[in-house]
Amino acid sequence: MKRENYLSWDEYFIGLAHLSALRSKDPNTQVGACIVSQDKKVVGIGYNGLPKGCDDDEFPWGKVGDNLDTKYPYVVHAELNAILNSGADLRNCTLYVSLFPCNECAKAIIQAGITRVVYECDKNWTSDGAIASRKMFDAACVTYDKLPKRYTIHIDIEDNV
Ligand SMILES: Nc1ccn([C@H]2C[C@H](O)[C@@H](COP(=O)(O)O)O2)c(=O)n1
Ligand SMILES: [Zn+2]
Repeated sequence: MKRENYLSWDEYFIGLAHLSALRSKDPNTQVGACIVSQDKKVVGIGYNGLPKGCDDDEFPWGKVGDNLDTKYPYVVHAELNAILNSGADLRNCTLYVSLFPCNECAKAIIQAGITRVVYECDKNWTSDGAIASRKMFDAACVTYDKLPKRYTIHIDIEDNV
């Protein structure tokens, strides 16, 4: 008889997004994203980080002060990195992301042809950015589904062999 408590596709791909987030150097918020084709193949993955060539130890990671002395003008968001890291045709793909996309990422998601967004955290839900994202997703027929945050994925390699 087959195992019953295996991961669902949604748990599996949001799990990959979380694993990717662990690569982020952002001391406050680590975000991961994973793009999946209609036939359940991973075609892009990313996390929030600095662009290539921008030294993690030289650029700021703070949140306050003069804008140019904070991380905000420099960090590439997880969703955009997942799109840019993919060489595939992203039309009709699903994007799994640990945090609901901002309006800038929403534009890139729509333009890439992604038609479904699955997210876990919506702590920014009432921000102007998230409101704009929803407005654009609705207009562009991109669906967005919140996953219940009830899965703690604990991977103990020795237990799995
Ligand atoms: N959907 C999102 C939202 C935010 N990010 C990144 C951008 C920053 O590195 C960090 C947010 O920083 P905070 O203001 O919470 O300290 O998360 C992203 O990649 N995707
Ligand atoms: Zn964004």
